[in-house]
Amino acid sequence: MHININQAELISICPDPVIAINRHGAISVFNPAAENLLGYAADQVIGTMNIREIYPGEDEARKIKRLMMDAELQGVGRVEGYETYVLNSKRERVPIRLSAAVLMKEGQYRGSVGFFHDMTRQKVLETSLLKQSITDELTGLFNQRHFYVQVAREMVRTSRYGGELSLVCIDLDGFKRVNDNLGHLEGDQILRQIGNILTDGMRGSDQAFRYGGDEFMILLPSTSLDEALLLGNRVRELFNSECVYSPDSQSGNGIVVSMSVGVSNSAGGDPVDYFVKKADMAMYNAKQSGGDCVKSFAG
Ligand SMILES: Nc1nc2c(ncn2[C@@H]2O[C@H](COP(=O)(O)OP(=O)(O)OP(=O)(O)O)[C@@H](O)[C@H]2O)c(=O)[nH]1
Repeated sequence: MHININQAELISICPDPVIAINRHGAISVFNPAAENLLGYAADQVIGTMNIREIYPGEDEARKIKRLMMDAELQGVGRVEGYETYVLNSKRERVPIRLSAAVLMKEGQYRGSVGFFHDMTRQKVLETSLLKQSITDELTGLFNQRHFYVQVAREMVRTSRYGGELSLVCIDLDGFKRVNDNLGHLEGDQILRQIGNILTDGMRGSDQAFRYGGDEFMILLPSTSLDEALLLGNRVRELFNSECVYSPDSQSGNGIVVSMSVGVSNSAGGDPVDYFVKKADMAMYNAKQSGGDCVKSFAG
């Protein structure tokens, strides 16, 4: 079937933004989808604006041209699926995926034409999926997977730049009885409450994680063992003042939940597992001492 449509119409109805430039970078084609993406009218940009003004910097515009042209970079006169940003008329960054081809005439470079696929929705989705993959759904804290990534990162940072890294390990005492006697929903409510306590009581650089079940970790960069002990104790006291089943409250139904807290410390360079194990052993020591207390790892 032959469709009778000219090139200008084709470009005009193309749902992807199409921008063509001459060999100096001056914009010569700017279709309606490009107007939507960037917030300029075609007659504001055609012949007056240079493509460099749309990219976040001159370097980026140059890089894209090099990718298309440079044989050493496998440039074959086009670039496909290149992810970058453009700046709209409000100078906001808009994520795009660019496919572009050079325009040659009689062996001479005459400019290029690019399809600027809007990636805003995908980026929002990616960010939300990434957040989901590192977040514990019930408490809103980071999860165990993210914990190990962050401990390794902070361990390297500490050994490189100096200072101390501390870790607070928290395990609930008597939590099973809540589930067994009052049901899982009540148990969940306590875990959520701990999520709030750990989120509200932290410095910007501190990070709280739900390690699993009723166990939590707080990673404290640039923090001494004594400071970490103080923080662990503050969290324990906050829990006791807020939780209706804590030793300090009078719930009257005989169910008591408290926190066993262990603290460890490192100057960086330790194996991650050893650092975590030290905090875990200190927590176990707190539990063996009757719970509702804070201990540090001696050694
Ligand atoms: N409600 C609820 N309970 C959970 C969740 N994850 C784990 N648990 C429960 O947490 C409890 C953990 O058991 P234990 O470690 O024996 O808890 P505990 O009674 O505090 O005992 P100790 O740690 O020895 O002091 C079990 O009852 C699990 O079912 C959760 O997401 N929600």
